[in-house]
Amino acid sequence: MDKIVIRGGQSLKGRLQISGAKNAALTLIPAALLTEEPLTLRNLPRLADVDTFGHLVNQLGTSTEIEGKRPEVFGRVMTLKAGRITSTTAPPDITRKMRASILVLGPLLGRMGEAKVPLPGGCEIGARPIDLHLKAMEALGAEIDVGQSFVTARTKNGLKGGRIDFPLVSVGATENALMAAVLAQGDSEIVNAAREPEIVDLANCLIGMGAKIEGAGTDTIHIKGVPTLHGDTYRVMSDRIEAGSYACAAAITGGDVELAGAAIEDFEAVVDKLRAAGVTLEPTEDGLRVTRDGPIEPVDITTAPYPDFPTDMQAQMMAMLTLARGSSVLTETIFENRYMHVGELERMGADIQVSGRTATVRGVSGLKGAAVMATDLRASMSLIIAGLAAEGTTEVLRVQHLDRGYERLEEKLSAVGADIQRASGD
Ligand SMILES: CC(=O)N[C@H]1[C@@H](OP(=O)(O)OP(=O)(O)OC[C@H]2O[C@@H](n3ccc(=O)[nH]c3=O)[C@H](O)[C@@H]2O)O[C@H](CO)[C@@H](O)[C@@H]1O
Ligand SMILES: C=C(OP(=O)(O)O)C(=O)O
Repeated sequence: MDKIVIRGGQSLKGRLQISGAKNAALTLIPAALLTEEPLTLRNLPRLADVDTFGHLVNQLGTSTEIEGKRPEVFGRVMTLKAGRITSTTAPPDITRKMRASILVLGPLLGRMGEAKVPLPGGCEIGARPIDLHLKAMEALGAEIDVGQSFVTARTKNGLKGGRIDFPLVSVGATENALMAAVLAQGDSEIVNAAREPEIVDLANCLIGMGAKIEGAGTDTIHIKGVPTLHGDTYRVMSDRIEAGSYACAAAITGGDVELAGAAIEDFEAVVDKLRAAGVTLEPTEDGLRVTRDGPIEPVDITTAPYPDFPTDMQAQMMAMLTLARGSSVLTETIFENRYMHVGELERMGADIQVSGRTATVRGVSGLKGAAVMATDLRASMSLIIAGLAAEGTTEVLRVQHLDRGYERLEEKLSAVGADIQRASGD
């Protein structure tokens, strides 16, 4: 299996293109199941997860055509056409690769009135149950049967509009509820909805396909069901987590990088914490310029649903704060096991103490390269960030995690001066 090898110490300088958002792509692809007409998605990131989701919808009868295979261009255009759904059962060999595959549940139920989806199980960062997804489908009239390995959902005569009141904020359950409700008969209301920009992106795409939705981006979403949706062309939003990750990379190396295509308004909580840490971020015509001249200042961070600080940026900020001049306290409130990077950062010389949901990061004067390995996507990125600033060589093993969520990471970082390459390894 490949690994990433970094010789640290280079200050990053130049322009780095931000790709389309993984987490938006993973809800826009299943949205194509809602219509028999083609949905064309532009600015789709080239990622393993996007390919996996493409294969999943292929198995359900959706054709996928890709334009823009030119390797020098980031992103691509994919046209998905679910002319006829040939199966309402999602195959476990594909769904087990990706938790987001639960997002076929709402569209299949909405369009076909039935769906059989494998139970996704937990993953490295937490148990991640799907009870809220199922409750949302029940609120729209579905009958749910949870078996040993599959969830079967059925309706008598299609979904009916209803009130979905979430006891806690879930991005995925909000997306499933929204995709199910757009084709339900009558009006629906989603209360305590997630407000993430990816929810707004999904709603905008669905509206372009003829859905009637109001309030996406607030905690209450109103949907008027329509009998059918039509095709459209939609541009996937820019990846706020990728942008935040590269901002941390630029900052830890004392660099000067323009993040082209970054949408500063989508990650203000991250921008605020970076500024508090002594990083300068200035909007440019085309994105955001990130520089750091002075020391990294310690900051305290608590993760929470949008618009607060995203859990998907906790590991990368922690990596940067290992070199702060003082102690930072990080509190993870979304996932119960999201400190998998701590032990690996410590191998590189970081000083971090975890107690329950809280990690205290005492800044050190330098990091040292090491062979490290992470078991999830953002943890892996935190090791890349640490490796860029470390003295000597860092090898990040298990590169498949990075390939899930960072489009051609080593190319992007080399282009701004990092000494980084992919090599074959164990
Ligand atoms: C593909 C995608 O968009 N993934 C993102 C999405 O994941 P995902 O949609 O899985 O995350 P959720 O917002 O659903 O999870 C938030 C919390 O709710 C819990 N929960 C969730 C559903 C449920 O039915 N029951 C339940 O208890 C989860 O275990 C977690 O503790 O939002 C997370 C939180 O911002 C991000 O870290 C992920 O990158
Ligand atoms: C946790 C993440 O993704 P997923 O929900 O796809 O596992 C992530 O993007 O950091």
